[in-house]
Amino acid sequence: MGLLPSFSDISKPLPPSPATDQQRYAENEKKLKGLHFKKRNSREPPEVVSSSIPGQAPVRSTKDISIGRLVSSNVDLRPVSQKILDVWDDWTCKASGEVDEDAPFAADGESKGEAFNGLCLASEDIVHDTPAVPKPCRPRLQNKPVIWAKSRQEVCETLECFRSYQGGVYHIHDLAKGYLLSAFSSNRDVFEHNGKLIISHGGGKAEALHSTKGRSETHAAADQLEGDQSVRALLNTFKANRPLVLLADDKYALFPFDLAAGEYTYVVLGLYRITHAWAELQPAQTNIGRVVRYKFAFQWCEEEDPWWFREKETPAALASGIDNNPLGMNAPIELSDTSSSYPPECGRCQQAFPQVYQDAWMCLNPKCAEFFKVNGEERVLDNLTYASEFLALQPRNIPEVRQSARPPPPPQSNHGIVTTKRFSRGLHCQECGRLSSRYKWEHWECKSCGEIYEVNGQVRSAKDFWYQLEGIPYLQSRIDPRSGNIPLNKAALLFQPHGRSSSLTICEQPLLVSPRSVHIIPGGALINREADAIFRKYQEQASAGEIQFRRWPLRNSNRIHIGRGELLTNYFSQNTGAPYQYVGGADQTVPLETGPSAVRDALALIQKRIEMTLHRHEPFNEVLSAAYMEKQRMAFHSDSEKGLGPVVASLSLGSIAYMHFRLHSQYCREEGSRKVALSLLLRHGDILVMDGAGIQKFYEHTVVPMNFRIVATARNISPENHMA
Ligand SMILES: O=C(O)CCC(=O)C(=O)O
Repeated sequence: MGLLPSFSDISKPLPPSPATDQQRYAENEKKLKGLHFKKRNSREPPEVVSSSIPGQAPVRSTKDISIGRLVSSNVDLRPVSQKILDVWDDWTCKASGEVDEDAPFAADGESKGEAFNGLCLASEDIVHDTPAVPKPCRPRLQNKPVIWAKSRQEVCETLECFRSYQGGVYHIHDLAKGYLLSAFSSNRDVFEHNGKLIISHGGGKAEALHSTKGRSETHAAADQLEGDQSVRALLNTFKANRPLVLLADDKYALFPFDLAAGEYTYVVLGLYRITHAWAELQPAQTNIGRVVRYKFAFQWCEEEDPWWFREKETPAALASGIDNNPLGMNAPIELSDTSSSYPPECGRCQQAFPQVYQDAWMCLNPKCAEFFKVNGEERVLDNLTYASEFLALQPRNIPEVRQSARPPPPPQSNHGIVTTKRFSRGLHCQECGRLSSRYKWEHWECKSCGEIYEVNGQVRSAKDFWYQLEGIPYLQSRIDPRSGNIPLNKAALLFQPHGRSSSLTICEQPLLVSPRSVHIIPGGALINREADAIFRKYQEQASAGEIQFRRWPLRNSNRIHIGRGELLTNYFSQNTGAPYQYVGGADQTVPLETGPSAVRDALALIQKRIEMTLHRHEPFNEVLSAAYMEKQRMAFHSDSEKGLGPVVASLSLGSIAYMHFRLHSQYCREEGSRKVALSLLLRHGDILVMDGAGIQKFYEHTVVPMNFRIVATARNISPENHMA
């Protein structure tokens, strides 16, 4: 490891180690306990099956639109459709449990309430939240943090520099952007010079409690390697001399103030640079009794002093003589001596290292035979202390950064389009500093002080999304031969014209009792007039706040959420009619009779078209309307809540979406059978009917829109569910 660009003269005798901030902190703590404050002066593909029928404008050729004809879908080499098929593949893969970097949710939720809205985890393991550390008595903050949040989701949805729901290092393109200080502090982690110098162990692989499929296991600590993702990103950031943002949560024991007392679960400390990076040997309960851990020294690099020790002399405090600066935050800071010579090199590996530890100089290259040895003997000691020179701040021989850790204000609309990814980002409130997820459709609103930031968008037409269908056959479905549980010859694709409309019976599962079909009643340019009007009405009523589209908190988020605090659904929704438990509880439901007219119109259209095609009346009494901005989706779930009728039907509006079905885990006997079994394309105006309780009992589904989309899903919910 090439290390350390600048060091002071280590050939000088080392002065005795001064009291560290922790020691000073401990002393102060004693004083604080007795509240003896005194004023100080000092400043301290699968196989593709598809069919085509007439109707939708963008189909490519008359050949592709003959009624009822099955055509191969590998017809298109043009970019848009290719892109969509790629996305399909991507999502089929994601749906089957592969990595998504910033995924807050588990893939295996048993019900809608658990896996209602997210993505899949990188693995099936969920590392439990960091264990509680004994709480030292710390004073309350005197200044409000400049940037703070109550949940990890708020942090990840608002800050560009930290979008990791798992782990403490957020990196992108092999560079660390954000670093979260939390519990699990290790030996020689320090918070020095009032937080202008922070040393922390980075990169994971500590001993930890994991849960896999409900079983808890302790994973032993392992050596960190230079090539481990987080370590590598931090080392690259150090070598590139790039700033990164440090955050702390209320479990970070070295922060001198009690964050929890102010209900600040997460705070942004500010911008830092990595001034030193090195590996050390630490004792561990492993076979060989030690592990290699990487340490990083972060030095404050903003122009202003850290916000937590800017003095705030309130008149009341001055009058009472209470020390506003009980921790000696403004003490003059020693800088390291710049008249340094070069740090010594290891005789074996020829790499140069500063004297990090008081006791002795050591080679810090874990690949070298001399690593962590003094006179040929390994130093695996708990009680090594840092050399005082090493804890001095580096001189400001590099320009201080002018950038800020603050997130930008909410975006302005581009041609009236306000559903792009940027618009689903969170808000940093200029009034109170709180980060809030975008949880209301009609505007941004701070969850603490209620500050509102307007959104000025325009109504979008279904035609805006026609480009997505270029080259894609009119109806498209895909049955995965790898699914194992649905033999292809049994999974017949039946295309049946029904009067003016049509239904597509896609899935016949031989194991299940009837009825159990999924039908699509296709929309089309000629019959979509009603759907177009409903789409418009939905948008108008949503932006006027008449339809209260919200991202509701997940009820069972504790079981699946890795971060802390409330976890909101990934999409916006509103329930009308009978109460539906899994979305924000039943309290937010509005009656059908007096509810938004867009919802009533959608329900009427769904019922009318089922009557026309399936020749029966479905007595739906509930409609869940969902609105998706770009990149939002609904995770795997099944509509199996107690009291739900066997038929569930939805009207799709706006962008196309892919719907994937897979068997519930308990029905997957064969390896690999958990793969997506069936994928459907849902277009504007299409009505999807999941016909039969077996669909929900045996399968779960996910919906992945390709852009802005609204869906109205109708169900029949019996009164016993109202009481549940
Ligand atoms: O079509 C959609 O967007 C998802 C509808 C759905 O799965 C549901 O409401 O349960």
